[in-house]
Amino acid sequence: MTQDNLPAPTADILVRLADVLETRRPQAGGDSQSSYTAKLLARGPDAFLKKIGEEATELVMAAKDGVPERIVSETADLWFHCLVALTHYGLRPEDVLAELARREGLSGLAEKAARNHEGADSAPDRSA
Ligand SMILES: N=c1c2ncn([C@@H]3O[C@H](COP(=O)(O)OP(=O)(O)OP(=O)(O)O)[C@@H](O)[C@H]3O)c2ncn1[C@@H]1O[C@H](COP(=O)(O)O)[C@@H](O)[C@H]1O
Repeated sequence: MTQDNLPAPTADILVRLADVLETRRPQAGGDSQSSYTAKLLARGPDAFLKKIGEEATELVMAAKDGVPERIVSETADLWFHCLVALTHYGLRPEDVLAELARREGLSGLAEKAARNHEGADSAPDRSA
């Protein structure tokens, strides 16, 4: 429960938000006059990819300052703009959640070691 005694939001919010963002696509008739998302999508990848870079930088600065409310706010901005990018490319938050689920329980260190081992197996023999 949250402070207001409401149920804590879950990943469902990502799915609902993505449904809204799909309606903002130019092909869906998104209106740049009334919707920030529609304006961003109409401007194309350079616009929303630039925003992702900016929001990531702002998150880094917030984290460096260590202010929890700003870290949460900047992370929300970053997630939102990533969802805009996913929408443009015809992808869904469910795709990302499935990838995270696929990785669940797989140690990042073990995965990296396996990756490096595969690379060593296929690398040309330079010992001669
Ligand atoms: N979650 C968000 C959300 N998070 C951030 N933003 C907007 O992202 C923008 C970028 O943030 P910045 O801090 O960089 O602000 P800025 O300097 O004014 O931005 P720029 O002019 O540089 O682009 C701001 O205008 C925020 O309002 C969002 N805009 C919309 N949503 C969600 O998307 C839904 C659809 O929004 P519209 O498409 O605008 O109707 C909304 O109902 C919300 O649920």
